[in-house]
Amino acid sequence: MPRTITFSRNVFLPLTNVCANACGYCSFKAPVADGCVMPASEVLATLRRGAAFGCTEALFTFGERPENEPGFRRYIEAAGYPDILSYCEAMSRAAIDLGMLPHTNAGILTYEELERLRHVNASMGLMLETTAEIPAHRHSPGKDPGVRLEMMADAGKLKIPFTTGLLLGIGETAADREESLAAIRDLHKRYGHIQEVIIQNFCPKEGTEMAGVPGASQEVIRETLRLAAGILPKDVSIQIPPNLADAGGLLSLGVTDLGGVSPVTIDYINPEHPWPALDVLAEIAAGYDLRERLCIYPQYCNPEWVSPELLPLAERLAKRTYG
Ligand SMILES: O=c1nc2n(C[C@H](O)[C@H](O)[C@H](O)CO)c3cc(O)ccc3cc-2c(=O)[nH]1
Ligand SMILES: C[C@H]1O[C@@H](n2cnc3c(N)ncnc32)[C@H](O)[C@@H]1O
Ligand code: MET
Ligand code: SF4
Repeated sequence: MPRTITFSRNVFLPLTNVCANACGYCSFKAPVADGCVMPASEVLATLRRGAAFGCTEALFTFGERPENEPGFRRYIEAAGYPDILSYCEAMSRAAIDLGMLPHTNAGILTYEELERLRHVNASMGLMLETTAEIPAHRHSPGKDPGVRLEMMADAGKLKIPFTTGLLLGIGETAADREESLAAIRDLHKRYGHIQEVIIQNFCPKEGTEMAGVPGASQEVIRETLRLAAGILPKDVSIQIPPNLADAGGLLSLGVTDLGGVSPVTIDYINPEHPWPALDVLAEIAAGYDLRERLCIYPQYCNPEWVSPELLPLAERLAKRTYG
């Protein structure tokens, strides 16, 4: 029997590019300016297209704490919401109404903010990136490893099915990668909420501080996947983005998932790397049993982990997807 490899069919909704951090590797962040909030009409149109293409996940990923950037309030208020979290809540409800499960990565949120979003999100995410203190994060208070681990613990206390991961090649050492994976394992041992760990390679972006730094080598990716397979508990999925690395050559190293893939939207964080079409994905996973999954893994599709507002949809989709 070939081993199963999963992926999620999603639409990517970058509600805003405005961000209070300034990571040395990021080209997603943009200044406060006209158009810095994705209009609701565009969100709704994208959601509708996603629904038509059979997408089950609405991935809301955006800049962290945009309200801390001078002038942002005016734009979010003009869109009809007091803050980005209220906007995300409303758009999550719209996704649910169209039959898609919301998954949000908004950067750092407080316990109370996580609790608010939990009502309308099937799962949430935050990349740990690394437990190391690195120059690329010196203008990003939200990338302090202590702050990130604390938010992930809060998500555990709130029983939110959670996605995290490592960003490779941003100035961390091999020992840092091992420490980062061990920290994720410890969180999961305590709370049981880590459903998947993304092993993502940094891709240099023109115009950023790290433009001249080469991306993580295939050898570093392979070494980290071996470490992950050894350190992470077996019930935690190991994800590799199929548009960033030579995923096909890495699957044999314990990879179990190819992450979110969209037939509708681009990867707004790595726009120069298009998603493979679904038939190309099948080629990447040749020799494996490629299957679609939801943003919430089957072991979490129950009232302990899913809010009452989402449970009927989650159960209906789970029945169809997981059998
Ligand atoms: O929960 C997350 N999902 C991230 N995803 C989404 C992920 O692939 C899936 O949506 C999740 O596995 C949930 O199904 C990304 C997708 C990209 O194209 C690029 C970057 C990311 C980064 C994250 C992330 O930081 N957190
Ligand atoms: C949403 C996630 O996207 C990742 N991210 C941000 N910038 C880059 C880049 N240049 N290359 C690859 N991944 C990146 C970070 O890990 C962040 O947490
Ligand atoms: N800003 C958030 C973070 O880095 C999520 C998106 S990154 C483009 O954690
Ligand atoms: S990676 Fe996320 S936190 Fe860092 S600057 Fe980009 S949008 Fe902001």
